[in-house]
Amino acid sequence: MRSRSTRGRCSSAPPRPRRAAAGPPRRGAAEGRRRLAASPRNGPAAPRGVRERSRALRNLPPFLVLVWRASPPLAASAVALRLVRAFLPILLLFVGKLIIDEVVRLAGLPNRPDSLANWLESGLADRLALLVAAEFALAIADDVFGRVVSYAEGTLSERVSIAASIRLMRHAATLDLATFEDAEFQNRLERARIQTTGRIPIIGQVAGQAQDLATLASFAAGLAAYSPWLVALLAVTLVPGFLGEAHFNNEAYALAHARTAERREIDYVRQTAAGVDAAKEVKIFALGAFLVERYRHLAERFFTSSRRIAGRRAAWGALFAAFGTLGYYAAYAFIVARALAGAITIGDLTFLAGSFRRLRALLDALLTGFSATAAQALYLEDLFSFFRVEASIRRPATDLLPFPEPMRDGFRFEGVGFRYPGSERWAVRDLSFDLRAGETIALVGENGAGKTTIVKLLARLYEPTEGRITLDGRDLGEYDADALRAHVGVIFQDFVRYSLTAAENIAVGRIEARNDRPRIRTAAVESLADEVVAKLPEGYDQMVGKRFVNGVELSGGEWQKLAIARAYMRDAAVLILDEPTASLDARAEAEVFARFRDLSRGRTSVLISHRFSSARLADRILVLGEGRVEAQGTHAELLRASGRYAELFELQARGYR
Ligand SMILES: Nc1ncnc2c1ncn2[C@@H]1O[C@H](COP(=O)(O)OP(=O)(O)OP(=O)(O)O)[C@@H](O)[C@H]1O
Repeated sequence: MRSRSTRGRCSSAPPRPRRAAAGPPRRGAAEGRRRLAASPRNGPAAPRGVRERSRALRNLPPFLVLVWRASPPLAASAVALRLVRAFLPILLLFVGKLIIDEVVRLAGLPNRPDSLANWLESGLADRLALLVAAEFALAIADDVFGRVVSYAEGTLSERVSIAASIRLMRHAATLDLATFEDAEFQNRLERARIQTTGRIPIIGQVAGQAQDLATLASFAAGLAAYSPWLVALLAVTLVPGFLGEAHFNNEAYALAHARTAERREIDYVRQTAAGVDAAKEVKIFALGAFLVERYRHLAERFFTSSRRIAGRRAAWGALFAAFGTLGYYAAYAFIVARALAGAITIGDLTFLAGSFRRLRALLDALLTGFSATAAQALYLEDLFSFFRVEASIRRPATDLLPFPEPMRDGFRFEGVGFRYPGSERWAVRDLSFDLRAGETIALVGENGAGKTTIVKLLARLYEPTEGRITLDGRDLGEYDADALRAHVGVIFQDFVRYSLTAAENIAVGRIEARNDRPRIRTAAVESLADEVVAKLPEGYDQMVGKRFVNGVELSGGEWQKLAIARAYMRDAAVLILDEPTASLDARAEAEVFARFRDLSRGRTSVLISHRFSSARLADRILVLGEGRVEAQGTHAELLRASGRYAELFELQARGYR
């Protein structure tokens, strides 16, 4: 099951590792897994080697498309300005050479004017003044263009980040619950989420490299005109540095990749220790010191590895840089010797030395920049490989059935068995029962019996591992899953408490009707949420939850009433409440059920409850035990049968006596 689903979902993912990627000691990762039972696995190892790295470069074109689409005018202006800037350095240097040659010429004139005023008056310095003005104008232009470019690219980066985040959220919405619950997927999602903002520098980097390349070509042409082999010498002395950079970039990525699970664990511990969600328990159980210690331990291990790479990188980098500098001074000595021999002018010397220095810096920047871009492209793989993850639930492209309106026969479970992804245990097995159209059934059973799992299968959040579920005689898989879910209103026991307004919390049941206040009010009245809203200072517009300023926290039962209203927001053909009244007081519970009965009349509904007083209101009760239907019938029939139902009912009834 696992390998099948993983293959299906992540078909174009990097290949699974035969051995661990460079960086993390495996024992450490294994320890991490043992410590937190639910700790996610690391997922596929980082791509290694030249082939994988060049494969990661394939993400550059789609990324550039993403950049272009984020804002064509901004992207076009950035490119144009970069190109113009590319040729400014050589122009500046050349004008500088002309200035020096002119100064040398003027200095050698007989009968030179003795003051600046006389120089200007004589007109002898006109050409020099013009050259200085030209250099000044070029310097100003360079500065202005530089700022405009960084403004354009900064704005573009923000747009790209927004576009990537939107694409990420949209894509995540197309994936299945089973995919989300997979720890490997969660690692992948985490990496992708980081990349929506983390890869922004690559825009400036690629653009900067294109600019540097153009500048380099201009300098190389100038230098090659004097001595082509000097250019070759420069390139050769820089190669070791380039290879070193490439190697360390790759290692750093491999580490970051392999440590995704641990990074998530670190974030989890930090969030638990310093987040509002667990604050209550952290205080009561005095978990602060324990969590800080765990954080310190995890963080230390994480950062020791990155420090090690940084240290080696610095040492080798210094060595390679010294080699490059050696090449530079050898060439410099050659040019000076030529000037001394009178083969070139002083202006030529400054031009060549300047060109040479710039060329060296450019070559260095380009080579290491290329390696950095390749490294960034490795991270892009995180983003784009997420976009390639596909939903695991089969969706035949065509001929999807619409939801039957009205339902004729209802749902039928035929020998259904289900194992959660990654689990060897059957959550439910050999399930065969009918949920007839218009009928209300109750699912009862002890914890872990499989009640919620049945509901998830019914809503097609998962597909049965074996057997099949039909709706009006057709396999559930033949229906359009979105249409199916649109007609099924489920409120899960672990419903989400959204940090939104009270009205929006109800409207999530039918988000397109979020501005339909009368509808929201009606749903609130039906679920008793209207009483909750009446007590809020800003009524329906009150922000609920404590996450944001002005938010008002609700009690468990009050949240539950808001959640139940979601079910009434949709005109669902099938209504499912999974332990909807666990937090409600006795009066509210009785009332909620009375209303549920009224509102579900004529609709197909499923009620999950541990309270028998509620379950007995159903037309039929299914008693589940260890993932199987143990018995079914009406309340009276099941009591007469003296099975588990009668036993549990008696236990509960005794508690009230
Ligand atoms: N997401 C999941 N991944 C793996 N196993 C799961 C998952 N959810 C539930 N299970 C397992 O499936 C079995 C059935 O769980 P289910 O939630 O359906 O029980 P339930 O009858 O609704 O229990 P309760 O009364 O406690 O709500 C349990 O053994 C549980 O451990």
